[in-house]
Amino acid sequence: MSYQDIAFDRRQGVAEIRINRPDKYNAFRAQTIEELLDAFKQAGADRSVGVIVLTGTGDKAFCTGGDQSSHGQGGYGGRGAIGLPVDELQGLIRDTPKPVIAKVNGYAIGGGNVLVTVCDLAIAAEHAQFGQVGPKVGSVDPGFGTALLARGLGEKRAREVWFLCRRYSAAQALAWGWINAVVSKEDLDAEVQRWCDEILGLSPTALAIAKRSFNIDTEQLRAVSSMGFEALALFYESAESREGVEAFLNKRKPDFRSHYQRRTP
Ligand SMILES: CC(C)(COP(=O)(O)OP(=O)(O)OC[C@H]1O[C@@H](n2cnc3c(N)ncnc32)[C@H](O)[C@@H]1OP(=O)(O)O)[C@@H](O)C(=O)NCCC(=O)NCCSC(=O)c1cc(O)c2ccccc2c1O
Repeated sequence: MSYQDIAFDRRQGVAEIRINRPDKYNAFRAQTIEELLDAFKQAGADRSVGVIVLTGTGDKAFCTGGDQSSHGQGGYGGRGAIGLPVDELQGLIRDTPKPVIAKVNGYAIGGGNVLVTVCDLAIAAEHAQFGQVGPKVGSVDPGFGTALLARGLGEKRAREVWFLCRRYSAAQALAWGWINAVVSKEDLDAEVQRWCDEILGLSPTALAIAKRSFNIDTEQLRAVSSMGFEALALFYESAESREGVEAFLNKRKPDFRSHYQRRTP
């Protein structure tokens, strides 16, 4: 597969997969997810690769989630319940029998932060910012994005992240156990390489077993996610959800309440 939206590089045991859409703050569209799936499958199957690094091009953004300019009526136009098989990607990152490190070089927002959440480890530059924006733009990641975040941060903090849609600094994310380390922007590549080198000196089989063992405890979230995506497909057809997308694209404040049509809860 030739790539338009990502870059994929394998060197001395490390596969680096980079979302390459800096003009969109590395937001993903359906094509991006297909390419990420292809690259993760290759990196996972390549015996010469011992660790995978996921990052974004430039120093503005790691990834800002779904590309709102490709979010049409009812979804994102690709495969799967919402036209964006991001649930497959999240599952693949977990299934890949090698440590996956998120190298967070800027904003990790929305689905970008969900990718950080499903990666095994996360190392951020000092200027990186983290957050979820779903309820601000008429969306939500019902599965790993909510419940797995709560496993890491604790219930109260994860609910704060989702219910207030604030942005959090790298220092705050480190203090909350959201990420593993923070370094200066200049040191980010070298620090990630140091972590990769340490991992490459360890037993790949032991690491694979450890990863699967960690995953077992939260594996039921995959089923929650696939059910949630079906609900989300219906939500995306609503005026309330469309209001979020249109408000973001038109750079205005959304008015969700006047589009809220649910019967009495
Ligand atoms: C990322 C920001 C916090 C940056 O804010 P800042 O004020 O610094 O800059 P701008 O807002 O002016 O943005 C600069 C520039 O980038 C464009 N941009 C940024 N993010 C996106 C995006 N996601 N899609 C398209 N374009 C984007 C922005 O329009 C500007 O372009 P100009 O041409 O005008 O210069 C801030 O941008 C921000 O909060 N962005 C929100 C991003 C967003 O809405 N993300 C999608 C959320 S939903 C989602 O990600 C999602 C992910 C999943 O994994 C799901 C899984 C399952 C179900 C649902 C999912 C889901 O909904």
